[in-house]
Amino acid sequence: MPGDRPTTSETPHRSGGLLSNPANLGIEGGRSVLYLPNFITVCCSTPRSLPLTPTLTSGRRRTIFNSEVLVQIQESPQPKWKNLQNRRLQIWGGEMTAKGTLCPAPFPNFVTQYPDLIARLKATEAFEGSPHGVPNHIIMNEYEAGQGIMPHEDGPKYHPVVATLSLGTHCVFHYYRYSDDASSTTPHGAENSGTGRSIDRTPVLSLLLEPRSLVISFGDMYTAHLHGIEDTFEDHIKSPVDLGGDSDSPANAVHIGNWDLLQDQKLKEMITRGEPLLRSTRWSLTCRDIPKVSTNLQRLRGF
Ligand SMILES: O=C(O)CCC(=O)C(=O)O
Ligand SMILES: [Fe+2]
Repeated sequence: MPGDRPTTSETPHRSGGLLSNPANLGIEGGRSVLYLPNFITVCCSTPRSLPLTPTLTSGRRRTIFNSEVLVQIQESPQPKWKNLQNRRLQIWGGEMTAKGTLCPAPFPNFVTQYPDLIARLKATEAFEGSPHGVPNHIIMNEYEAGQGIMPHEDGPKYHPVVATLSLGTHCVFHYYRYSDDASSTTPHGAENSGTGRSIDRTPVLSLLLEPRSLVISFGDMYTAHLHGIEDTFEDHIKSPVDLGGDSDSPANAVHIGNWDLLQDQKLKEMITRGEPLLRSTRWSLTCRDIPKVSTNLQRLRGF
């Protein structure tokens, strides 16, 4: 079972780069997760020709900040999208076969040039122990308000480090543990993972992912935990003043482990005032390294 695999993921190297900044390492509980706010700045991600202010467009397009990546995503033609039941996505860097081999394809220019996302991810040193030293595969998920992703593991076909860039609206990202590895039943307060193992419904860690932030999961948070996003239209976050338990927060208010790292003053003020955070469209770029990559020769031979 994935959670029983030995932890081959090596803690991202922390001697330099972005991860050397102690301010980046302040996730509560010392979990194997790094949260980097403003990984892409509005300034760097906004071509001069585009307005800095949010624009309102029609249809699936929503009020968002303009960035080159978002413009390109929104302009991409229908055939680039895969439609799933509760969201749609694009795959960049090539398709992975059922056996976990990447048939490589070039990344779109806008993720390698403006901004150079791959170089920035390399600079974090999170992928130093990975076979290619950088991600070679990106899944770009699009979530409308009310959409999420069920608790799941990313699995052993990837090198066990995943970096996710959030664009558009915020989201609340939960990490879960299996409730009883030995049990095949689903105890109270747990749900089944679809793999026969039960999941404890109370997250071990929840993070508020701000727009343009990067979250990196590694170590046992990759190999032995699950992650997911609830399919909700609004998120209620506990403000630090609530933490004594003496508050008016709704019962479903979430305690987040990265309050001290948050940079978005507007979001923080809303949370402090006890206001829910309304979701809009969010795009996430989930960046990973697939160790096995097919060569042209293998491809010609059909593997
Ligand atoms: O959208 C996210 O932040 C998570 C996506 C994810 O977990 C995945 O693509 O495996
Ligand atoms: Fe995932």
